[in-house]
Amino acid sequence: MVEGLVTRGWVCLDGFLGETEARELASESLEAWEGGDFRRAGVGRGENLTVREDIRRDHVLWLDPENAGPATRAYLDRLEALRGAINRELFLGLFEYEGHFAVYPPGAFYKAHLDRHKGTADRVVTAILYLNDGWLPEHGGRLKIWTEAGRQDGPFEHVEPRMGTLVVFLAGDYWHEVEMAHATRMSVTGWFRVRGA
Ligand SMILES: O=C(O)CCC(=O)C(=O)O
Ligand SMILES: [Fe+2]
Repeated sequence: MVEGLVTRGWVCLDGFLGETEARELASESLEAWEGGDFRRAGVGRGENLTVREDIRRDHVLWLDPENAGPATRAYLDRLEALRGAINRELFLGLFEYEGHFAVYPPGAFYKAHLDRHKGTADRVVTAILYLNDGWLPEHGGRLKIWTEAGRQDGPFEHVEPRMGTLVVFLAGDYWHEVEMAHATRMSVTGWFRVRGA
């Protein structure tokens, strides 16, 4: 995985989480979703955070390590190991992870973007884990990622949001979008950050 990041800048790994672990994490997300804990996702941050239905229509719930269920905690532990491995190989100095559950109801999408807020560089690596059992091509909701750093044109690949699949890429370099979902699409999206950049 780390080698893929070094050589290509992005990686997709099927089965990063085993079936059981992934299913448990999906249930924790579903329970929170059904309990009404999610909020409409915004664009920008701080005072500039606004809901923009023309850009993204997902709903999110930020992970809170203090109040997380066991499967969420186990996933956070794995990410912590991944953070260490990336730092050892890439000397990136990633110091923390922030992430959220995301739900894309039918009709939701997220237009092409980079994962970096205007004027900031603190989000260095993006990691997205998909939590959808039995996802079919007709459910849409693919991740489209342009595979040349900095380019929002040219070659791209598609990733189906299947249970346990993890995608990792350099947050400021790879343009990506979520194509419209036609079934409820669940994931955990997060970022490894450096301090104060
Ligand atoms: O869920 C995905 O495939 C991508 C989500 C995304 O790009 C984001 O939340 O920034
Ligand atoms: Fe993104």
